[in-house]
Amino acid sequence: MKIGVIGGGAWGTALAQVAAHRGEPVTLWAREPEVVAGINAAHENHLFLAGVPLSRSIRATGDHADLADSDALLVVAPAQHVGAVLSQVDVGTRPLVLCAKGIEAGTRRLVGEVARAVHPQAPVAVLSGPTFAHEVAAGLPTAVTLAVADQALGRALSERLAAPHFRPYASSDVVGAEIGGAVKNVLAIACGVVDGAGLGQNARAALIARGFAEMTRFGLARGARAETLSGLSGLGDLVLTCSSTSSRNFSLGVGLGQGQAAATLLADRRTVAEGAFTAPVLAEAAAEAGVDMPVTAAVCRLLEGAPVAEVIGALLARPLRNEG
Ligand SMILES: NC(=O)c1ccc[n+]([C@@H]2O[C@H](COP(=O)([O-])OP(=O)(O)OC[C@H]3O[C@@H](n4cnc5c(N)ncnc54)[C@H](O)[C@@H]3O)[C@@H](O)[C@H]2O)c1
Ligand SMILES: O=P(O)(O)OC[C@H](O)CO
Repeated sequence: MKIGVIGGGAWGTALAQVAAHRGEPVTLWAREPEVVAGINAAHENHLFLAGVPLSRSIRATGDHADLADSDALLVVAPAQHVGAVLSQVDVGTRPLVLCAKGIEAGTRRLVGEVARAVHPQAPVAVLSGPTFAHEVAAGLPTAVTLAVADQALGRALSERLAAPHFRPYASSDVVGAEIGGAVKNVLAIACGVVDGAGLGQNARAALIARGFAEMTRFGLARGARAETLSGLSGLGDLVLTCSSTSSRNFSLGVGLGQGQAAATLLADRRTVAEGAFTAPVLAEAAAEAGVDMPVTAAVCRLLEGAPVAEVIGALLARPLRNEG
């Protein structure tokens, strides 16, 4: 199975490296000409994954037509751009493995819904889990959820993408895998705020647990399975991104917690902090589904510029309630 990768950011590049680990040819489409040139000439993505020597069997291109001989396509553009990027690729009936984490602003669609609308003939899989790109690219052990309705396709994709350090776990819960990845980015911003505002380890642990309750409520309302939400793509990724400044979302939260404005923190950044885009649309989707998501609502207020002390105070002052 020849793999094509759509998106030459840190994660697309790390996944191309995984797919090429036995020297198999991999085609990587990147938007930035300098990324294409750097990978082909120096076998390095200087812009998004600097310092990682890439396999010589990865060929980068800026031409979508070069993806024509790939049997499966990994989609690794940021969630807000997946629709536009996919509409430029002739996909046909080839499987799309969605690796972006987010919900589309305006339409409130999960990335899988976006992909199915653009390419209704293509089977849709989701690859998600606790995966810092630089660790995967460095060959450190990593496990992910690979969710797809068709079990035979799931097996084929898992076998093709598995590597000694990269272990996919099969699932048929595509929606569950998507929701975990999208929601954890918003909760990671909240955990970063706790860190930036110096609120302590107890508060961070409480936020992870109550955030997970929030993710579970929303996921179940949207048809996700509880076992997926408590697995790698849900709780696993939540724990990772709520614990480390390696997370762009957590780091954004740290800045907000220190009192910096979201606009300043997001201005001119080349890398993507998906939670900033997902938070408002997740709050809308939660309201639509009648699901209470107080942490998500608090993140939205902080992104809009509300003072940290006021937002934290309001979160803690809500009426007491049962845990379950
Ligand atoms: N980096 C990680 O560790 C990691 C791990 C798992 C999942 N993801 C997810 O993968 C997705 C891609 O993130 P990344 O980390 O590879 O990106 P990145 O932050 O490294 O790079 C930004 C990417 O956005 C693209 N981009 C910017 N503007 C665009 C536009 N207008 N249209 C299309 N593309 C545009 C750039 O070409 C580049 O590929 C995100 O949804 C992210 O949540 C990232
Ligand atoms: O850097 P972040 O916050 O986008 O997180 C990267 C991955 O999603 C971690 O699994």
